[in-house]
Formats: sequence, structure tokens, C-alpha cells
Amino acid sequence: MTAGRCNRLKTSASVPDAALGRRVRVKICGITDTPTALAAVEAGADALGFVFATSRRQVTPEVARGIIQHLPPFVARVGVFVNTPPAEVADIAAYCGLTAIQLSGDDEINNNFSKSPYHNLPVIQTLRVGGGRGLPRWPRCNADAYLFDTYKEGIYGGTGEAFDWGILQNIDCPKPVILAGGLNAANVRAAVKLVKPYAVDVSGGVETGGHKDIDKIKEFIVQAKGVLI
Ligand SMILES: O=C(O)c1ccccc1NCC(=O)[C@H](O)[C@H](O)COP(=O)(O)O
Repeated sequence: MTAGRCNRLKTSASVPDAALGRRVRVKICGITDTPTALAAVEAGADALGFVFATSRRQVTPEVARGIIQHLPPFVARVGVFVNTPPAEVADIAAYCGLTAIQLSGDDEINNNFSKSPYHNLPVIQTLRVGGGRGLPRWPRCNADAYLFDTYKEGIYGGTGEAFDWGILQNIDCPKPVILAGGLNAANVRAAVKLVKPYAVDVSGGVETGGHKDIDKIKEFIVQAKGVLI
């Protein structure tokens, strides 16, 4: 796949995706209970995120497994980890039935990891940008997708704050781009039009009073998927 083009997935060699158009995929992150998970899926979420790191959204492997057991088959189950040893990540992934691993820790630039400790599950590498931090180089490119989130000192994710999406507009990223950080129903449409990412990821923007809000999840998905890119 040509570098810089793969965030715009090709449907066939002869039909440019721009001619067909596509909808962005949506990941709802920070799921902590089954009713919310099922409501998000019903609303059209493509992926759900389970935070195993220290966070007010943290879930235990037991809770995540209990939620995941109720999900239909075509929904990605993404485990979010911060500086967790790979063997522990793999154990949690197998126990819970995760289908992808999101690494949101300090290893973002030197991502020379091997996928084998993660049982070859797809790996999403978080890259935190903004706040004076530009785009990194792509030293090894062995992640399966890159999730761009807002940099804030001492916080690994779920900041609820946006960065300047313009930095991603003509990005030469070798893997699918996932846009995150401060997205909500009011701004996601503009973000999707500008960046044309593979997927968007949201947490705080679909919460009220620190809890997931099903009406906000529905509206977010309507707005995100309401634009052809
Ligand atoms: O959400 C958290 O609390 C969190 C904590 C530690 C590491 C990662 C975390 N979230 C990762 C995500 O993928 C969030 O959805 C992403 O950071 C966007 O969050 P928000 O800006 O609140 O939409």
C-alpha cells in the first residue's frame, strides 16, 4: 500500500474510493457496563474500547470479559493499555476475548515492538501530538494503525481536549489513521471531512457527569457517519 494513502482505504484497484465514498468507523472508548456497550453497538459503533490502565474508566479483566461475552461478532473489542508488560497484555486479551490491543503508553516513538507477545492481535499505537509536539517519524511501522490523541503532560488519554487536526491533513502515515482527542457530536463532522481518517475515537465527548450518555453516543455516530469521505 502506498505510504500516505492508506488512511483512505481502496475498495478495488480500478475504482477510486473518492468516487464511491465511505463512512468513517467509530470506536467508543471507556466502556464500563453491558447496557451501554449494547446501546453503542445498536447505534452503529464499530469498536468498543476497554481501559485497563489507571483511569476513572478503568475496568477489571473480569468486568470487560463479562461485557464482551454479550457482544455480537462483528464488533471490535479493543483493550487500552499503558506501559503494561506484553505478557500481561496477552493474558488479559485471551481471558477477555479482545480483538485488538491499543498501546497508549510511553513507547510511542520507539515502537520497535514485536507483535508475537500479543498473540499477533492487531496493535493500535497511540501517538500524542499537539502542545508543541509535532508528528513523529515512522521508524518501524509495525503497528497496524496509529491513533492520534492530544498530548497533555502526565495524562495518557481521555483528556477530552482536541489538538489542531490540520497537522494530520496531508499526513504521510503508512498505516490507517484513527483520530481522537476532544471529539464530540458538534465537531466530529468537520474533523472527519478535514482528516478523512480510517476511524474516529471518542470518550469524554459522549459522557455526561462522567458517565457514558447513550443519547450523546447516538448523536456522535450519526454525525460521524453522516459524511461521505
Ligand atoms: O480514556 C481514558 O481514561 C484513558 C486513560 C488512559 C489511557 C487511555 C485512555 N483513553 C484512550 C482513548 O482511546 C480515548 O478514547 C481517547 O484518548 C480520546 O478521549 P477523549 O478526548 O476523552 O475523547
